[in-house]
Amino acid sequence: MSTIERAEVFVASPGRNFVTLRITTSDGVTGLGDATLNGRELAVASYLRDHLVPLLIGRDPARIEDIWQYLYRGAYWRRGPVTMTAIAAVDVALWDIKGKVAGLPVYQLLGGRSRDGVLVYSHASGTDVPSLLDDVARFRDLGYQAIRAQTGVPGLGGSYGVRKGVVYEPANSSLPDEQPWSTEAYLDFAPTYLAAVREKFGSGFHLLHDVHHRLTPIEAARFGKSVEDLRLFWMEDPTPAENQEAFRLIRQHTTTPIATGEVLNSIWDVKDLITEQLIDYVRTTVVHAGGITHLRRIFDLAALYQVRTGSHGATDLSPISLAAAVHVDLTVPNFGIQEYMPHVAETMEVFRTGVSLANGLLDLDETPGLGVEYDEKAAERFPYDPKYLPVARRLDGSVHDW
Ligand SMILES: O=C(O)C(=O)C[C@H](O)[C@H](O)CO
Repeated sequence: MSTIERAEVFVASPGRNFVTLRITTSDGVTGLGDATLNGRELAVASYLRDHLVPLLIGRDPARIEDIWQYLYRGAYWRRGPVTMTAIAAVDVALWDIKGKVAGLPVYQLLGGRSRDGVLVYSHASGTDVPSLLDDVARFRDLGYQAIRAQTGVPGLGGSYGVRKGVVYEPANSSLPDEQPWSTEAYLDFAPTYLAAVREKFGSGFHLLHDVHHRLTPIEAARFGKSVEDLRLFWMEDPTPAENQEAFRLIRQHTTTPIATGEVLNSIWDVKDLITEQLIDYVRTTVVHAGGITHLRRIFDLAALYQVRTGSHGATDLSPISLAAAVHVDLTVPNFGIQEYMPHVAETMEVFRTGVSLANGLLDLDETPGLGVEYDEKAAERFPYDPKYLPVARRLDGSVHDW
């Protein structure tokens, strides 16, 4: 029987920080998993190195479900982003190994294709409305069929979700950047710039918007109502995701579809949102919600309630996670959309993948496993660079949700 012989954790910063797990079997087969938790990378690296790796050595890598249950239930302390990201890295690496051993891409092991390609949305942003419109035009020209639009709010000196230069990376400083926030200014302004996008580009593409957990339930209800005519694909994270009751109130007031879940980590965290039909899209990801094994369980539950998938896919998910997401997205019956931002050149010097983009759809080649390679030597040129996500403060100085 083949066994797990080695499990190594790499922390590197090729363009941004990534934590990568590589499992090697006694037959010399390797599998890769992403363990990146933006701004808290070393907590997951330690969880893996100090607590999970010793449990893996000598186990049968083919027993993915059993290893998942062993790591989850065996910890006693369940759920949470650190635990679920660490378990996800192990799970994804084991699926990679299973695919390589079978000589098949992972999506074939998951039941094969349900679709020809994976619809993605990209991020258009600007410091003001004209620059946002230019960015939307750029993505339309590139063939994207779905675009998320964000712009700086006047008087606030920028806002979440807005790129600085060509790269979107909110974890940008060695201590958290403190950014001002005014709900009143946002609620006055956001519907007008979304309307400007529809006015200029029409309704022949999907328009998305991220509220980034900034509103109270009644404010979110008002926002959703005020943009109903614009037929958004979704408003994302209108309120902090952990207060599930909030979504019931929003729902009572607006037909604007709701997406949430990028910060949630388990089926238990999204159960009520799904079974009570409080959301339309669930944004849990392969990396922060326990890997392919657990994400599929969440998506199957969602399918029963006509909730579709819309996984998080910002660049703090490494190319391993992006590839794993595409394997899942190609197969699940209730796929909705996949978030996608291209990684920078330095990142792609370290990770090589068979993921391709054409006409706003992602696809994979036929490489067995996940189809991702990690260049350890190249990674050594990019040492870990501690960075924090920002913190938001209301204009009176008090802390707000970022
Ligand atoms: O992609 C999104 O919708 C985000 O909100 C991006 C997050 O801010 C980012 O992934 C945090 O690490």
